[in-house]
Amino acid sequence: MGWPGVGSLAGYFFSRSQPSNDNTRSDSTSTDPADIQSDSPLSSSDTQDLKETRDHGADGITSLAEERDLESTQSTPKASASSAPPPVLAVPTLSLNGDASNEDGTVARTENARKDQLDPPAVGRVTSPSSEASINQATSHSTGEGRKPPPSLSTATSNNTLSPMPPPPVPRPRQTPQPNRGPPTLQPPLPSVSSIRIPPSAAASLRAPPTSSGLSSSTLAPTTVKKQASRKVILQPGYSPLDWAARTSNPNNGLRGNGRKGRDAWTSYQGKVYNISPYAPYHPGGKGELLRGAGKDSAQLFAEIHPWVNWDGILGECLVGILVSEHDPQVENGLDAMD
Ligand code: HEM
Repeated sequence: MGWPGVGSLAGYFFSRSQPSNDNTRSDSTSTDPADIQSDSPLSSSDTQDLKETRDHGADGITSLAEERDLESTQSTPKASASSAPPPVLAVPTLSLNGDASNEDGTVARTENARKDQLDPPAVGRVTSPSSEASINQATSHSTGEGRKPPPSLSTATSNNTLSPMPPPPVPRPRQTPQPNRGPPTLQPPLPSVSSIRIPPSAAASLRAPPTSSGLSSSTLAPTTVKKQASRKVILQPGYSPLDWAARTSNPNNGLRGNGRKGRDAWTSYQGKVYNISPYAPYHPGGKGELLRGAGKDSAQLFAEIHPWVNWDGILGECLVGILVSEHDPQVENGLDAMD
């Protein structure tokens, strides 16, 4: 393509860069590249592209132009005579009102608001809710109240009430410190001298209540119960509880004795008869204490001294028989026959 084609291409881009000028075809006659570089608002890169289009054919020029149009729409918007919207002269002033109406309506309401600002508002006037709200919004900046007469007071409070987001409350001035007033509530009150005590420990519940004198050296021991001295005896070597346990574990221990009329001492406990003679040297309370129950029932003595002791666990191997009444004639005859 020759110079006329390059000139028409330059005119096309020049017309795109100047949307207000509708007479684009008049510039298409300019074929001087110098005029294009000096008069057109195209950048140097654009002119470089124009130079490159001279070396290509018609199809190449068209494709480059389309690519440049695409780049221009993606990077920097350029105004065009065909798609440019009409210029907006008025700037919307009610952008914070939240009204989604068009710009013309906003401008109209703004003008109405200005008229209402000039004229005193009439009470009971019929207006639409949206226009009323916009008027109140518009007039609140100057007069403070929309429908009420112009107030004589300060308009700061009315502006605060009509704003969509109320400002934070005004900090109250601090009161003068009162002489008898205590410290702030977050700080615990200072304890008095009488309330300063040692914090209670975990063993506080086990202690006896303090006496009035408060001179007791040990509060763990109860003061009303007398502590009895241990009546345990020193056992002979080889007669410890473990030795007794070892002896009872032997099946042929012979702990039941040799017969009713032997030297062994028997006692009864819960309806059963036990031979207590083998256990006498092992009894922690001594032989004498154990033989206090010989020939009779030992349940009461046993329960008074050590009810926690497992009788059957210790004397199970010393069981002689079941206790029966001596007054039963059949039993008496049977026992005599055994003798
Ligand atoms: C029947 C009359 C009995 C009397 C009067 C008697 C008396 C006593 C006495 C005074 C003590 C010493 C308590 C102390 O001061 O710690 C004692 C301890 C003991 N007795 Fe007897 N006892 C009798 C029967 C028995 C029997 C039949 C057994 C076994 C079944 C037995 C097993 C024990 C044991 C294991 C202890 C040691 C308790 C301990 O370590 O806390 N006692 N006995």
